[in-house]
Amino acid sequence: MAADRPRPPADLLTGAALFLDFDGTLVELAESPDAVAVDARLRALLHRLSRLLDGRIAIISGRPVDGVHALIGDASLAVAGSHGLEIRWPDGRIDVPERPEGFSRIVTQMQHFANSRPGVIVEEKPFGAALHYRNRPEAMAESHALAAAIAEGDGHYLQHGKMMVEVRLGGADKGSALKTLMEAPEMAGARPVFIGDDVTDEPAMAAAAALGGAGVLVGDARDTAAIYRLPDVAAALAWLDAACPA
Ligand SMILES: O=P(O)(O)OC[C@H]1O[C@H](O[C@H]2O[C@H](CO)[C@@H](O)[C@H](O)[C@H]2O)[C@H](O)[C@@H](O)[C@@H]1O
Repeated sequence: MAADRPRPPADLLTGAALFLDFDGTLVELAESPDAVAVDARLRALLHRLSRLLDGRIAIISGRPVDGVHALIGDASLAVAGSHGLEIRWPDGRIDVPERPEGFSRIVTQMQHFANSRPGVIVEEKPFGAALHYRNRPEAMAESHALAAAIAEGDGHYLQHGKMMVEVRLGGADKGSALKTLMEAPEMAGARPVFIGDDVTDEPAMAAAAALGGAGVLVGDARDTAAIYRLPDVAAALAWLDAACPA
């Protein structure tokens, strides 16, 4: 059984640069990628956190940068998107890799698979394509097999997630994204704190700890590089809220 982690202390954000996962950390998981909701309270919380931390805040997500900006309704926030492949820096610069040829064909292959399995959703992303089987869990094994075959055949990275599997461009992860964003002048001298729920967040938990900061796991106890734990999205939002009361 995995050792549990304590609650993060109330002053963890003092002198910190804050890195936040999105799905399953700031918003509850929903039945499909388009079904998540960002309410006014969360938008206000992100603004208050940004003020508290003098702009030392970024979201690190598996979603693309544009998608995160559209959901939070603020295109000025620093975001590492597509699992760290895209970086939108605090000063507004954007680094994106070249989109390799062939992803449209992967989407077509996945869509063909999904067409005969109602409930399975294909999510097209700038540097990848994902199969979501949350609404058809019995399609898990076949979805993984298809994604693994495509990733191996095309030399791409196989990304696991919650009730989804993705074929994407490799070369970055959330840990490399955190380290890259810590090089921004705005983050100089700060201690990174990363908060996230998924196994895809583990490289960022480890990177935060390696740079003298800490990871906070959201969810049930498990093997993790996080130093602290909060039980769910509601607890994560309440803890962040308490760190910067309105
Ligand atoms: O790194 P994150 O910000 O946590 O993003 C991870 C993936 O989140 C989305 O998928 C997940 O959330 C969906 C909506 O709640 C849910 O339906 C799905 O089962 C989850 O896997 C998003 O669609 C992906 O692109 C992200 O990679």
